Amino acid sequence: MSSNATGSSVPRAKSTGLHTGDAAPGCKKVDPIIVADHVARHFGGLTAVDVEHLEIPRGAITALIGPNGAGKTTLFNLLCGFDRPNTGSWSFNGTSLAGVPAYRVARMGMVRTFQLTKALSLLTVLENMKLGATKQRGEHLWASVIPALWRTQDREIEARAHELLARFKLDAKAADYAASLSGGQRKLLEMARALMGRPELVMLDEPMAGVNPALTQSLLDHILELKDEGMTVLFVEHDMHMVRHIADWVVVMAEGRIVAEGPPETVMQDQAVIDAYLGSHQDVDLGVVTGRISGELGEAGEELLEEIEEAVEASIEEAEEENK
Ligand SMILES: Nc1ncnc2c1ncn2[C@@H]1O[C@H](COP(=O)(O)OP(=O)(O)OP(=O)(O)O)[C@@H](O)[C@H]1O
Repeated sequence: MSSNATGSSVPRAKSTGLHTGDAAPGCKKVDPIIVADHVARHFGGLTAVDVEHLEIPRGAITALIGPNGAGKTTLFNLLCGFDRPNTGSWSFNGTSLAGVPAYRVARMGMVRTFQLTKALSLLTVLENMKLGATKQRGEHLWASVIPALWRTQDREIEARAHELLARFKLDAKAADYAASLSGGQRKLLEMARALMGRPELVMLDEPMAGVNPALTQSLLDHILELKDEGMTVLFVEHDMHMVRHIADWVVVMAEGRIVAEGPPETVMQDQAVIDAYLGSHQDVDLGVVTGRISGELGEAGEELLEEIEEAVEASIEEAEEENK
């Protein structure tokens, strides 16, 4: 069962058995919803993303982590059609997404959240929700000329918006400007808006950023609920606490590449490991350090290994103190 250290109201089992073979970068998944091959994105001379092979498991919560500038956001944008790679192929549910624009990707069931921009803050909460509606029948010519169909559709969209706002406890705010929401409420609105089109895969961009501790639990629960409902979740996050507690699978990026993959308890053997890795040792292959990948450790690797051992010892001592 998942740890209840976060005070989670309903403890859930982590999804396991997601991969086949060793949990190594690019490993195969039993039932992948996204498959990417040789996806590279260059900005001038800089290679922001260079992913040889990546599969995202269906029906699970996957965290994409890595130091600043690792290429997480760029990969996110490439996968959902907001940016185009220089090379590579990638698919969703077995359908190639090369050249498919973001709005069509969203209609296919793969939706990402957006931070509320200034312009969207000037709309009401309900208007923001309506903007999240996809697959609108009114967009088809035959439907757009029949007002009755428009009206039915509008009513359906509004009903769905109210249902979601109630679920995210934002119903009392429906008529307020989005600008008046707190940081945490904005995150809830971003998630609620993404659900308007009943997606199969929800991509969350730093869902915990700017959220005050009072709303943290509620946000975590909402994300776990998405999985309960059969959705796949992929999120980029710097908050390791969140990654540890809700992710079933963790993908670590550094310098555009996937450098580690696996369940959180093996990839993030210790908070200190990740802190050290994401800190001053970006040039060291974590896989080599942890012994999962054979290779030369090098001086920086030796240093990191020492730091890890010290940190692990310190955390054991800390745990012993706590348990006294
Ligand atoms: N539009 C762009 N033009 C030029 N360089 C870019 C562009 N977008 C991203 N980059 C560069 O690509 C690299 C990867 O950036 P990206 O934002 O994807 O990293 P990230 O892992 O999401 O970082 P963070 O955690 O800080 O958000 C960085 O060096 C960044 O400066």
